[in-house]
Amino acid sequence: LSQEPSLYEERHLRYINLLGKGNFGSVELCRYDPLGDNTGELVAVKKLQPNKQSNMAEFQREIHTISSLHCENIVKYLGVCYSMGRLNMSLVMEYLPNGSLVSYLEKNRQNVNSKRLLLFASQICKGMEYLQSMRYVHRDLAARNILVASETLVKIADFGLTKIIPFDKEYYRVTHPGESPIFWYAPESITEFKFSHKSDVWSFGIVLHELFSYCEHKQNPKKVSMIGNDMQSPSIAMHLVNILKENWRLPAPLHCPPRVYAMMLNCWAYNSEDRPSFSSLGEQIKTYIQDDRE
Ligand SMILES: C[C@H](Nc1nc(-c2c[nH]c3ncc(Cl)cc23)ncc1F)C(=O)NCC(F)(F)F
Repeated sequence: LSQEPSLYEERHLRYINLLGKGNFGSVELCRYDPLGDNTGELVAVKKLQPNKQSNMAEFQREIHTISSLHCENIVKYLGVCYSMGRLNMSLVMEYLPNGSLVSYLEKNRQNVNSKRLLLFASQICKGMEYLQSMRYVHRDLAARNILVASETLVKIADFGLTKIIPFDKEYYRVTHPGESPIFWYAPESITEFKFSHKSDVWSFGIVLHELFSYCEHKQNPKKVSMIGNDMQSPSIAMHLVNILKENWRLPAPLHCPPRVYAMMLNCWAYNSEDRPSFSSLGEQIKTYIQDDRE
């Protein structure tokens, strides 16, 4: 197979439709069609919102991040496309037609059993283990940011908030409140804006809950109640941290195997150092897949 060009010419990128809005850019489905005969490949193109120069530096960091990642459980970087001279640039990635885990689980709920949910969970673990080995914290791990490549393969996507942990520290501290809904945030990320591999593990626990509730909002009392009022308001954030301190946690999803719920609770240990690592979670899930009776 020919090596993909890492430089895409704008004139050959044919817009098809908008796929969705990310942290500070939107992702469009395009066909890269240099021959002009519709035989070109479909690609997902992330564009920076125009005139948000401040984000240009962030966007270039995102491009640098994703272009350095080579893992089957991470969405593939294909290249960049410059427009308006070099003023604007877009990130070109592989296009996965099945879309995000949220839409896939809602649509295919009937024929996805717990064995397959565990397979997806183990692949997300693999991707996160790889990310950790590169000293990256994702900071926005959620089912909405997982893509479905096939019925037996999922990939982590959207590295807009990903940061590198400094070599002399165990965490990354941001200077402002987080951008993504606090529902996925570990307590220390809400109260101290601290992000680490262990806060990614907390978010992984939430993703496990999303998987085993097939991303149904009805099953996530906290998520539903937060949709109404302003999700990022400090009072909501402090309320959430307080009930977490009093050991409230999300209830087990319907029909969720008890040992999977136990794993979620381990990821939601209030103190970050009490949470498991992605490698131990991966091992645990692997044994569950082997002896899964379903
Ligand atoms: C902002 C963009 N939103 C969306 N993307 C896609 C999508 C389908 N197929 C895709 N193939 C490659 C990419 Cl990069 C995205 C899509 N579908 C619906 C969306 F709302 C996004 O990146 N979301 C994160 C994640 F990719 F994990 F879904």
